[in-house]
Amino acid sequence: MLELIDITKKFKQTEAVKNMNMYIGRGEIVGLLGPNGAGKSTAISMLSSLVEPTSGDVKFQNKSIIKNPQSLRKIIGIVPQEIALYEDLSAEENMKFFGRIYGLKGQKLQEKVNEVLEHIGLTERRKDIVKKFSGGMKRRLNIGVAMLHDPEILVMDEPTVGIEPQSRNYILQTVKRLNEERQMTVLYTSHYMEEVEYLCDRIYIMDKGNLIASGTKDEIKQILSLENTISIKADYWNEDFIEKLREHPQVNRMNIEEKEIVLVVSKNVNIFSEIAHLAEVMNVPLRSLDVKKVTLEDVFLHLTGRALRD
Ligand SMILES: Nc1ncnc2c1ncn2[C@@H]1O[C@H](COP(=O)(O)OP(=O)(O)OP(=O)(O)O)[C@@H](O)[C@H]1O
Repeated sequence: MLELIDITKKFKQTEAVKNMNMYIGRGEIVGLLGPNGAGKSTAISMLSSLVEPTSGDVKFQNKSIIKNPQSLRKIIGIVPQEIALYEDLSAEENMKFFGRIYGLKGQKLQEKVNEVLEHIGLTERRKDIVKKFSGGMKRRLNIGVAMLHDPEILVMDEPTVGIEPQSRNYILQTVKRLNEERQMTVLYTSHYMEEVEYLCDRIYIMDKGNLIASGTKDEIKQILSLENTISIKADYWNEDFIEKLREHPQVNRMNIEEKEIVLVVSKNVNIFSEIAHLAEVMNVPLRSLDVKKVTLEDVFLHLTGRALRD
């Protein structure tokens, strides 16, 4: 339906996206995962015809849309990372303002506004001015605005950054519902792997402008089929303990946080007892030692040697 073909985008010195290919099929929820600065916003801006690529092509229904984006613009809804609302207008007034820009008016506009307010759970607060809304409510309204013209494709750029868990869940549920009930196609970018794991059928993972993995969740996790991920938890570490783990020949990668160390080790190697022993002689007060279920976060660590939220 919509695809990026060998796309590159350069901003002066920075190559924000490098030779990227991506495909979004009708009715799919596709995830684009990557840390800050990976190039996600730039990639989706090119896919949405907001930014022109330096090289490569963007096709919608097999036709290039770089020079003729009108066919796509009619059916795409874009939820930007930055909230774009009028703070001194009410939720309903904002909706009506943006609805008119999409060419809606009269009874049709009112019906659409009512329907979308219901979808985003703001019917009760429709008359309140946006200034008084929580961050999560503003985000929901921002999504609502992008839905007024009944888009077939919704492109969402990190829609849950910096909001309270309740609104975050609400947004995730809304995306699922729109996809199931209306077969809406969704492109969802995030640096929260658990969101992408929960929502998406297929996932693309970016880092430093490059696509580093793509496929279904299971396909991506297969990348780790030759390795195990071990989680070590303790209240604090000491340098010697960390150094010993780092030097261990079976430890392929490690990520160290304040209270958890995650190790990627070769499969079929049992280094549990060694770790427990090391902790004991080096006075590290272990809380737990587990083999973790593989997550997309582990895949990212495997591919880049860094945690997703560095
Ligand atoms: N208009 C621009 N001019 C110059 N550099 C840019 C511009 N837009 C993006 N970049 C650079 O391109 C790289 C990728 O940025 P981009 O915003 O696409 O990443 P991202 O994965 O969406 O990250 P974030 O989650 O922080 O938005 C960054 O190094 C960024 O500084």
